[in-house]
Amino acid sequence: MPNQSADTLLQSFRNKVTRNIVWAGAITQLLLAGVQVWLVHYIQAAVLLAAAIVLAVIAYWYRSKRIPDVWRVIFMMLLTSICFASIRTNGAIGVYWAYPLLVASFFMFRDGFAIALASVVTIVMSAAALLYMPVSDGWRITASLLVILVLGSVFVVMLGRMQKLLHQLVVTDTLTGLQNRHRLNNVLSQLIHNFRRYHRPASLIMLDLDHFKLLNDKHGHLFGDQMLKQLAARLKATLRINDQLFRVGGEEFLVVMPETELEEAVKVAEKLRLAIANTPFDGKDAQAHLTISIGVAQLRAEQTWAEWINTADTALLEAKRKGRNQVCKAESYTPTA
Ligand SMILES: Nc1nc2c(ncn2[C@@H]2O[C@H](COP(=O)(O)OP(=O)(O)OP(=O)(O)O)[C@@H](O)[C@H]2O)c(=O)[nH]1
Repeated sequence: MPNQSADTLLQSFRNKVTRNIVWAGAITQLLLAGVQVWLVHYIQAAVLLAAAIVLAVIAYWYRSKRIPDVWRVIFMMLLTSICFASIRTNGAIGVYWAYPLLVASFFMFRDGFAIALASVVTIVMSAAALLYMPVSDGWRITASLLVILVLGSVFVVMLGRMQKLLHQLVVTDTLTGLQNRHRLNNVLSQLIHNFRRYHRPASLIMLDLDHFKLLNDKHGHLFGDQMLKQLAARLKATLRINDQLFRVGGEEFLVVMPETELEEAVKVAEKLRLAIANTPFDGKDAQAHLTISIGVAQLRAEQTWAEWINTADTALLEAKRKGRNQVCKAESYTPTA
């Protein structure tokens, strides 16, 4: 199971981009300090050297930590101010830095916030160009900055939509439309956190179709698929809104139940069992009587999510062993190791 969601990956990408920009800033300051030494401007050289050291320390400090948003905004505003000052002093030479700065804000921040910050950078840079450069140049620079702002904003919006879509595809089972096991890790970890911190109970229901192979062999795989879809819909319709249903294997499903003690979870499991066993399923060309076997486990102290799933799985095997179409509960905690 992947531990990192698409969101975390993008966040760590932004972090890396920011850190590399800080490194680039440190190296640039160092080079400029060298130029000042060559020009025999020792005070300016010392100031630039100090700035290079500060930036290098920040980049090193955050080599493994996430740079807080507020620091990234401050850093961006600092660069914008330096760029503004550079345009004021050096004219066109300072403008060259406005473009990478604008592009960087799209990489360093997300969605609307990136667009808002890029807009601020555009306004400040345009103001500098209009104030301190010939008017015709100032307008041209403003127009080109606006083009980059629009293109960058479109890029950020499309990236955000693509990210959502990809995330949806990764966590969704295409046949049933249920969540798959990729999101399970996060959901269970959260419940374990709530249990350890606030003593909130939680239970798992692990269920598996009985003799599904026989059904596939008799009616074909497509019929089996129809059954899985209908089964998922019926399970979902029977569950409460707070319970989350996952398809974790071919014909294996898992219900995650926050705020639920074992006995209450067993009642829900029994309700699910009856909902499946009592009403036949209608396929395209035939009807099928399905049954499910169920294992139920409440989260116990010090269990990891893998151990918790394992106890539910053991109870499910017990239900299969006892003859199927029944609910078994995990009475005691059995560690995996
Ligand atoms: N149609 C269909 N069948 C699937 C899918 N995923 C797994 N299966 C089938 O599910 C069957 C599972 O077989 P077994 O593990 O032997 O389990 P079973 O026949 O249900 O027997 P018990 O679990 O012991 O009651 C296999 O035939 C798989 O091919 C799927 O997405 N669609």
